[in-house]
Amino acid sequence: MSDTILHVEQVEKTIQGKTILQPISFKLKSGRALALCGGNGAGKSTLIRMIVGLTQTTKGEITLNGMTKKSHKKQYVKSIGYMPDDFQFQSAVTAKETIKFYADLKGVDQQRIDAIIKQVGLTEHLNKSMGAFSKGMRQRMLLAQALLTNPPLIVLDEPTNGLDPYWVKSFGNMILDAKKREQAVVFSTHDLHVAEEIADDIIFLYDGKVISSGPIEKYQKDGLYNTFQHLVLNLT
Ligand SMILES: Nc1ncnc2c1ncn2[C@@H]1O[C@H](COP(=O)(O)OP(=O)(O)OP(=O)(O)O)[C@@H](O)[C@H]1O
Repeated sequence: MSDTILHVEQVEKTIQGKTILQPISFKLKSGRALALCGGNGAGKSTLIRMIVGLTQTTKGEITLNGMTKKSHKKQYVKSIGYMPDDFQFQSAVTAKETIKFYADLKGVDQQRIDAIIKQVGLTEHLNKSMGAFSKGMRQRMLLAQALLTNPPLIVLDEPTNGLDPYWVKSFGNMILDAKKREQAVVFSTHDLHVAEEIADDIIFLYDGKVISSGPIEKYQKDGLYNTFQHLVLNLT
């Protein structure tokens, strides 16, 4: 049985007196993927940004392998591969320079760069400037930098946003491989088919609240789409 890698304990976020995220708690084990599902403004990115340490929690604690961002800043950050939502690359910089920048930051060699770039299908595009990349290509570059070091925790904010069906499938396979390597994954998504394919645990958020959560098996009978529709209909 794998060990818990990520522990989110009574975490809450308030901004300017408004509660963005009500207390949430969960544990995630190595080799498992957790999907954060829910509508626009539900609080998924807010939770993700707290997990990766970009935003502070208002209350509660997040531990990664027993470390908090505060107690072990460098090691905590190094243990996470993070793919943000809506990232603006330097448009004049080439793809080659971009991935090299991340690789140097993370101490990764050329062989690993070549392998990950091949996996995300960008080998032929390395001499293009990032400004000439399509949305899907930018997403694949973001995914590449997040997976560069095989970190114990991968955190992805809307990873399949803008990917064509071929790359959605490839993305799914990359995450399934990461799970086999005992990496843990947290991702937010509006694509509930993707969640059904790769997630082991589900959290549905609505308006800053957890409205349902559990292992994927809990939702097998109705499917995630029907479950989400029913949950929202019962709330509105
Ligand atoms: N810096 C901020 N200041 C004020 N409100 C914020 C801030 N960041 C997020 N919010 C609010 O918090 C709520 C949750 O936003 P969040 O981005 O976490 O949602 P989300 O579930 O990721 O949504 P989406 O699916 O649309 O990306 C929204 O109502 C948003 O307006």
